[in-house]
Amino acid sequence: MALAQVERVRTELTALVPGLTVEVVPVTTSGDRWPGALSDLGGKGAFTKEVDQLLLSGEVDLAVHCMKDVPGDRPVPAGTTFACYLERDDVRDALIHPGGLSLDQLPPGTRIGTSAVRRIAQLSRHYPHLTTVPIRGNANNRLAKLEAGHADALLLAYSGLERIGETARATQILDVGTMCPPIGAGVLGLQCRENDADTIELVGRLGSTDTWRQTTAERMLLHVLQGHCNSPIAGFASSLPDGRLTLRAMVFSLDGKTSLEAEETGSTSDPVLLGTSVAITLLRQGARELIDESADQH
Ligand SMILES: NCc1[nH]cc(CCC(=O)O)c1CC(=O)O
Repeated sequence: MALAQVERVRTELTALVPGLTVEVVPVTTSGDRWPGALSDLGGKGAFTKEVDQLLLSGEVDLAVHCMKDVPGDRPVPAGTTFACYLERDDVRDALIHPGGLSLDQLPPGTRIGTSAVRRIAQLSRHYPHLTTVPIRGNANNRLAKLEAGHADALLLAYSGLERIGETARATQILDVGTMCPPIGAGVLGLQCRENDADTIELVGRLGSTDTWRQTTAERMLLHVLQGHCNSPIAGFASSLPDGRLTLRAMVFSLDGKTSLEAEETGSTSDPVLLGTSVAITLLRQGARELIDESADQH
């Protein structure tokens, strides 16, 4: 998936500047290597730490990140900045069931492979008769584990399936009412060194203004909520035809029995205010307690 993402950036960059040479430097992060629960890795940034180092040391000039994996509760690493966010891909999750069934059709006890508390909580909320089994690894590995019988079905980001050319495996695309997406779903961010004005200017031209606004609102929400590693927080912003921005967000208990929800619409020009406002509405409803409880249990 990561290599497909980098290829997209290379294609878009060379379309902009014909003849530009782009050298790809693959990096394996601790999040990729670690087979267990991400919360046991002791902190956030499991998919970004090693890449930040290469960027800061000058070994690479540009990093491509899934914004979903970039910690949102603190500023981006000192000395780096996101030059832009690319046009957003699909934000929804997909079900992959080898028998071709949808969630509504799955028999009680069906084991869904996922380690994400956001997915576990929402599945328990809407489909309490289904069970989940932990599964980690990149999307290709998870599909292999499904085939090997580690789970009966999988939940994966549809955009991830698109990037690895496996959309044919999806048996259902879940609407955002059933499975609220994570902050930054389907968004690729281009990270540069803060003092590298030339690269920032060049790659910044690949950015989408709508994605910038949406992602800024979503990440501000996460920042104000101060989630823990893998907190059961979901939310996504969408741009309305009149240009305004809507942000809908949810916080769950791990068992999905308690859920808080807020949705607000704000002016296009102030996504930070919208993210903050929705976060405060959730905090007033008790989001702090839910987030902290989940961290203790996890
Ligand atoms: N944590 C892994 C990860 N990081 C980003 C995506 C999906 C693509 C995206 O939303 O950008 C995935 C896989 C998944 O959740 O199925």
